Amino acid sequence: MQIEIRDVRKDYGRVQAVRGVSFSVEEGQLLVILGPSGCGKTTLLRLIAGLEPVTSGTIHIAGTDVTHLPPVKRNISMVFQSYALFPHLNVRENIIFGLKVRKVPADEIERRLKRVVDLLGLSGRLDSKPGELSGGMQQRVALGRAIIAEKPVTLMDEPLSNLDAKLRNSMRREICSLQRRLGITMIYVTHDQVEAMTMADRIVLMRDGQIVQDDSPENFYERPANTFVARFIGTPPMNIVPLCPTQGGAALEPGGRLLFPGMDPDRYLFGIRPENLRLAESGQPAMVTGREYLGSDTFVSCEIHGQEVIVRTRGRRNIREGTVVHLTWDPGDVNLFDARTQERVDSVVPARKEGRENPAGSIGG
Ligand SMILES: Nc1ncnc2c1ncn2[C@@H]1O[C@H](COP(=O)(O)OP(=O)(O)OP(=O)(O)O)[C@@H](O)[C@H]1O
Repeated sequence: MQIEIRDVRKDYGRVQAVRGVSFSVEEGQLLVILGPSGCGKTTLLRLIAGLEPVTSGTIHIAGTDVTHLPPVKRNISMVFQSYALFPHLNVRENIIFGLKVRKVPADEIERRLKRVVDLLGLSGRLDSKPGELSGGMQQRVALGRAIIAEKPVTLMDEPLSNLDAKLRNSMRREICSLQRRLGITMIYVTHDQVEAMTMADRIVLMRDGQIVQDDSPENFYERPANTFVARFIGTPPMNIVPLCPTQGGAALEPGGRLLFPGMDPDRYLFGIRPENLRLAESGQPAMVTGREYLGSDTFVSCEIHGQEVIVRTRGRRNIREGTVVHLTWDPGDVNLFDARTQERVDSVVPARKEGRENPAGSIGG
């Protein structure tokens, strides 16, 4: 195990920024810490880096207890959102700055510099000052400075958030491929779920200073731990509707009851991803309330007894508002949540069965 965080807490006066967090990262793994603004991601990364002291808990890196060691003794490199380049130094000087401070021999510095410059495509720009470079180039210099340190662990805090969408995509791929090629153990902080889903071997999702789920991207998407995760991951998010709303008189019950016999419908919320709902000849009736055409897909909004659900269909769909359609789904794609605790309930969800249609086809009918 390369990094092990055990019951780490951080209080700033009365603010509990990190409230008892434990997780570990294997060697060569890319772990993404994801969560909304203010959930404690940056604080946690700064604790791991040694830029802030922990209130309690322990941090081990490569088997050594580093909890009370200063940053330089933790054997890590870091990349920040701001790049933190020296404006008066050129690209070459920025990249090798740390090595010079550490008095690495000149021929060793040249050897490493050549490798990093080749990796990142920075040759030809070595004499430029940061101010003369585009955002993407500056980010590469910041990456270069982290890579040249040849530390086994790299920490990154929202390193792509200053870049435009296109550049962000290509830099994201570049970071992943470098991380894999060099076998770096990486912790990457972001609030962007797409970044997390596409880059991570594993995601730790935080909320209010605590871990909500620690899992593979696949499980985050298919088996979210609770409704918060289900709504945080996926665009548009998972449809979550009462299985049998009592007040409004609506009832999503036949699908639910047939799929999960014997359960109390008031206690559960029914969750399904937009792409797992299908428009069919028969099934759950729903009224079309709107449509969003994106080229490759159309998101069709429907209403079932006052509850909105979104159906993702391929290509263009010209369905008018007010049309009554029928929806079907595979039972294995359904997630059920406890209506009170909002946690996903496992025991009543049947095993995923490929190709089996919802036999009910008449929710609330
Ligand atoms: N130096 C500090 N002094 C006091 N409170 C702080 C300090 N740093 C962070 N906090 C508080 O700790 C909580 C977590 O902040 P943190 O910056 O770690 O969240 P975050 O998830 O990284 O958010 P963002 O994505 O907006 O940066 C917030 O309530 C924040 O106000």
